[in-house]
Amino acid sequence: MSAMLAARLYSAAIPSHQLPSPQSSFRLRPTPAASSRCLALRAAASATAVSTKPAPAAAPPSADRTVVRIGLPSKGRMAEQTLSLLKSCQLSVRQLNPRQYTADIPLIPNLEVWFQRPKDIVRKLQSGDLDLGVVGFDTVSEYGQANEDLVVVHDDLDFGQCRLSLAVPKGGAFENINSLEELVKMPEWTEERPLRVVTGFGYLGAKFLKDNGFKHVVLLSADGALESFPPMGMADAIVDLVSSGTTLRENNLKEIEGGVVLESQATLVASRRSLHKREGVLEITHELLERLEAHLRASAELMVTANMRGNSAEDVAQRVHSLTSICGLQGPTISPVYCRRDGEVAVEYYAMNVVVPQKLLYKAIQQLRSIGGSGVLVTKLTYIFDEETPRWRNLLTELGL
Ligand SMILES: Nc1ncnc2c1ncn2[C@@H]1O[C@H](COP(=O)(O)OP(=O)(O)OP(=O)(O)O)[C@@H](O)[C@H]1O
Ligand SMILES: O=P(O)(O)OC[C@H]1O[C@H](OP(=O)(O)OP(=O)(O)O)[C@H](O)[C@@H]1O
Ligand SMILES: [Mg+2]
Repeated sequence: MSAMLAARLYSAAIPSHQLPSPQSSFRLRPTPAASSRCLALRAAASATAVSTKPAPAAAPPSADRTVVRIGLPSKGRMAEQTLSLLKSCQLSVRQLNPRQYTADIPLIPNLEVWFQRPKDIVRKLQSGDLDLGVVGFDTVSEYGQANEDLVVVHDDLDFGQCRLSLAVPKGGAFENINSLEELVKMPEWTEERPLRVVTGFGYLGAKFLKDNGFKHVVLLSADGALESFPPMGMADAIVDLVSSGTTLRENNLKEIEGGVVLESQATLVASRRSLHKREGVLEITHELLERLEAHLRASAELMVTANMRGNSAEDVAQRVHSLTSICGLQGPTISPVYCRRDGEVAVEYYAMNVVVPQKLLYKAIQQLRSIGGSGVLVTKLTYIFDEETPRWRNLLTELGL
């Protein structure tokens, strides 16, 4: 038996629990005993052993630091979109030298920007070297390992959408395997010849396999090009990020029912200790949250202005309220349009402003026309500030404030 296959599934029990999902979970749920990890993780591509030690407990924020620090991805696919999101919120990042790892945001003087690799952002939040960070939920979950100190402040930054998913070859022994249940039950996997799963997500991958009852399985570790492992005969399955699905398809791999480990997108994460203890962190988090929410909300909506024929503003309002695709934030704003008729000022039209979800725009225009709308103008919205953002309220509750 090869050394690689000698790695075994250890049966130390971890009580099953749900993985956090961006939509349902605000806090990263703690793992009861991260150290009793169930699967041995071996480095597949090199001989280096991979440590599966639990994440260290959060260190207290360094007392002598007075400035607040946020970590942003230094490279990779999240870097550019993070900067562009911040710019859309009027929070342009000023980096004097592209080779420097620090920058600032002129609008928030007490905030220092540190460009870091995504996994290091999570590590440095836990060590107390960063207070805030923008990073994918997959990275927070993998490197945060359910550490209580990490608080997901905004779980829906609307970029970096992907899922961590288990995939197997389309053909061969897997031809008729279309679900996780079928994969677990395959008679091919034995103690001598376990299912070999390669991943860059040792923590989440091991937990997923354990929670789903895999017995004869070995988890191998590699950093990139994981999709090449099964065709090369170096692994049977992979657990990796999938977005468009092109890489899987091009390598004759398929996802299976029940095989999604985690849904992910970019998140704003904070250190709980920093929020409680470091001066300025809570205020800066509030401002970031307000600006992000206002921008993200506005980008999903459009302002529609239409001239409506009608006898009165109320008459127009009644007709507008009968439409399903037009609701507005509170309701439409309606004002008379004063035109000149035979030397007299007359009101025949009413101008109506209403905020409409982008995806309902065409339907809204059709409906407006059906109730006497003409001359419809559509404009983009820059920000929508609500009285209070629900996420801020959630954060305060989470912090017991
Ligand atoms: N195909 C994808 N589509 C959308 N988002 C993705 C995709 N792949 C990865 N991501 C998101 O982008 C994040 C960063 O991925 P990227 O490959 O740029 O960096 P990384 O591999 O984590 O960093 P490093 O290469 O320094 O280890 C991932 O953690 C994930 O949240
Ligand atoms: O579903 P798709 O849209 O095809 O995207 C999925 C691919 O994207 C990521 O790889 P990345 O490009 O980061 O390269 P890497 O594997 O070398 O990190 C991920 O690891 C997949 O390989
Ligand atoms: Mg990568």
